[in-house]
Amino acid sequence: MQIIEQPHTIIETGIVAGIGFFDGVHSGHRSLISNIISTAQSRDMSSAVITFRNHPREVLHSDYCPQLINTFEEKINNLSETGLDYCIVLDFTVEMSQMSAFEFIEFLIDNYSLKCLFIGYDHRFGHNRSEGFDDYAKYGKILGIDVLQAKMYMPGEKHINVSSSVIRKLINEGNVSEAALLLNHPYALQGYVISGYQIGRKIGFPTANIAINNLHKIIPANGVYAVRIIVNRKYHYNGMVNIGNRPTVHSDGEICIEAHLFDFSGNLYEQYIKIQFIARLRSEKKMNGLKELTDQLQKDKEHAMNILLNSSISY
Ligand SMILES: Cc1cc2nc3c(=O)[nH]c(=O)nc-3n(C[C@H](O)[C@H](O)[C@H](O)COP(=O)(O)O)c2cc1C
Ligand SMILES: Nc1ncnc2c1ncn2[C@@H]1O[C@H](COP(=O)(O)OP(=O)(O)O)[C@@H](O)[C@H]1O
Repeated sequence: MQIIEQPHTIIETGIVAGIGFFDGVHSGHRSLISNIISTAQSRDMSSAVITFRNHPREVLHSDYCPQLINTFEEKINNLSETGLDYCIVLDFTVEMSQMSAFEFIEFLIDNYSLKCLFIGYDHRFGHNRSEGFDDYAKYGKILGIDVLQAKMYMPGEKHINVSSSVIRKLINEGNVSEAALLLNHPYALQGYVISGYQIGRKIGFPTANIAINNLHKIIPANGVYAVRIIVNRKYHYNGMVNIGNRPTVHSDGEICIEAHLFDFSGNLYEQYIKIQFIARLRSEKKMNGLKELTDQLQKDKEHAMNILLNSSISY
């Protein structure tokens, strides 16, 4: 997948594109993307998505800090797995927010060789988002391109509407296993290992404390999780993670994210680790001392191993 960040890019074949923020690149997004790819193939054109580097609401409201599933880099990585030819990245600006839907479609045609635009079933764009699909289709006719409506994607018997906001809520509540099903991959946090209070090693459960390097990432609800851990983008481990303020040993209220890797010993300080959340095990509890905490951690380890060995969620 080629990333296009500059306007005035001529793509000889013309492009069939979808437009959106694509937070999470979830199974609904992937269904839209496979429609884009097959339509592009049938028309001998290239496939693309048009997305934004920054969240549009952040530009319009400067004090708004959106909580998101993906960093920009994670989104690009996920999109590049889908088989798309191009990802067109726009920097959303105040001027762009003033464009009408007609002007915006015209801008895409003039700058990126747009020939066919897929629009999500509920997606709206253009100043004040006042128009709907029928208007976009009409503008497409005037401007000489096809505007097609993507169907709503509702997998399985549950008839859950897969959307980024549903998945964000699930992650927030700690329901990471349901989030992974809708995403088609586990939710992940990444960052460098920093030092903690060095109690973990004394109780037989050393924990790598992670500093998350992005303000926008959703932190799952406090609690204990079965996870997969990737060290330095290369070495994979099963493990468990605690998110919380460790009421048994500290009461400073600061939330920390700490991972215990199974079958690992060594030094992880300053290493880069990625945590993939597979399932929630329990809430964080205040124990009566370190012995009770250690016994509980042993049980958590067995519980986590059981889940991880039987999990069908892919990496
Ligand atoms: C899987 C897991 C579950 C944990 N559960 C709790 C808990 O329920 N209550 C609590 O106070 N601390 C809990 N902890 C945090 C421990 O108190 C913490 O790992 C220990 O104090 C070591 O901290 P350190 O890395 O700063 O040395 C848990 C840690 C892990 C890895
Ligand atoms: N199995 C393991 N899981 C997590 N960290 C481990 C493991 N084995 C060794 N370590 C190392 O031990 C450190 C954690 O030990 P701990 O006593 O909890 O110290 P800290 O309070 O600094 O996190 C980790 O940052 C890592 O360098």
